[in-house]
Amino acid sequence: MDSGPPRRLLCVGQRLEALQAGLAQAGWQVYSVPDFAAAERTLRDTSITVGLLVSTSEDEAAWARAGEFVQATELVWVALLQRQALRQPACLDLVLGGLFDHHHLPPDMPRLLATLGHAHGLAALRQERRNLASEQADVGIVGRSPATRQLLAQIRRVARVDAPVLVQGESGTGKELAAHAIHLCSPRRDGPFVALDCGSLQSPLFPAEPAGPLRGEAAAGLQHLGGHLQAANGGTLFLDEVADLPPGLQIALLRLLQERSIHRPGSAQDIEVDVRVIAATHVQLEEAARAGRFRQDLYYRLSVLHLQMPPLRERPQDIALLAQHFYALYAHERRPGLRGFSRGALASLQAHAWPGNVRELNNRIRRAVVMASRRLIRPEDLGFEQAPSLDPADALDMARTAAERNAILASLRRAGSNVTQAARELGISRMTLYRLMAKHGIRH
Ligand SMILES: Nc1ncnc2c1ncn2[C@@H]1O[C@H](COP(=O)(O)OP(=O)(O)OP(=O)(O)O)[C@@H](O)[C@H]1O
Repeated sequence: MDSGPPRRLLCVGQRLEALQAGLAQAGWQVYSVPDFAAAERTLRDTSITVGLLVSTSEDEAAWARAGEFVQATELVWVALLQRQALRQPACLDLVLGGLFDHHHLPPDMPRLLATLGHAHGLAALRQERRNLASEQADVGIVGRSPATRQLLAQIRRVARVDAPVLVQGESGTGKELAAHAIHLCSPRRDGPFVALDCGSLQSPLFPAEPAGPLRGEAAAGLQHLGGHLQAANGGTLFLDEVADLPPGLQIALLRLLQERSIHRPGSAQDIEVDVRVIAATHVQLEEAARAGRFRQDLYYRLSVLHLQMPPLRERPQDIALLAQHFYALYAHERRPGLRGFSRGALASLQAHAWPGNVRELNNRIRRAVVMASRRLIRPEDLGFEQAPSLDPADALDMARTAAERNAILASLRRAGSNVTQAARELGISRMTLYRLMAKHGIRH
């Protein structure tokens, strides 16, 4: 079953009834137009990825115009033409340089349909590449593993609504980056993004339930929180490590969120603030709330929407890409002769468990570009012990095995141990997944 984008076809030129009927019968939605002006109008209103040029012309100028039009669009083009038209240089140029394929009139329908099917597949791939490039360029999140793609989709979804978000995940998984991405994708993108480390507000002076005005350090903490809230007006306030918020400030934050206004000392009037709050933590906040270490009411207030950051070990497909990203990022710090990663270094990156997640990867690459003394970065430049007897091919094998096991475990976890669903996500059959689970000693 074809589950890609709809099969829409822009048919420009002569209208052949048998052709139209054959295309419609094969499931194509055909937009038939007589000339390029009409084609341009149609493309303005409708998303179409495949074009079919139908022409009996042998006129050089007409083919030159066709060439210009084809080059100006992003469609994948196929032409149906008279064999003699290929004598025109402009037509030949178009066939060789601008078309996916060409067929001769009258059309051989089965062959033409097969070609159009391939053109549609190619167009879908191009679209996917464009989507991926624009997603990553927009928000700075590098990675193309299923887990990262799912995360990007969730970010776009939560960005559309204005409710608070709780971002949870191990340290260094990119929680702040994700919070910033939500801000960038939201209607608040032109407003400020203000980050506050809640750990910096810790003070032994905060009472659990402040009665009356706070004094000293505690008052300063409250003022600090209020100041950040005010600075984030019209935008997003990112509360990092929200579990570290002292109890007295937890209730103050709850009130600020409920009342959407702050009281400035010395001012008679409260100041209204319009802020979206995104909180992050590496602890299980729900558990902390149940155990009484965090206010339950504040937990519910902050966690209207959830985002769970996957640890790096569960998305091994992202490691090499992130490594290349950081390598490029520190280009200005590296020795001119450095040419990239050795096979051993790539294998050791892949085999490492990454307890410090992406931040650790970032730090190791930065260290390596400074420390590397050879043409290629070696495992020891990354701070990994070089296993002396390990052949690079064995190291690569070990890395592959580890990556395969991690990908299976992550997929099963995401699918709630549903093997059919995990197999679908991994793009393999259920039988293959069972075989791989047995190979890696993963029990169902
Ligand atoms: N997918 C990613 N693509 C590019 N850079 C990333 C990605 N994920 C994380 N980083 C980078 O890794 C570093 C750590 O990310 P970030 O500070 O967002 O993590 P965190 O989960 O908020 O960490 P902590 O819990 O320690 O505050 C940052 O430099 C960030 O830019």
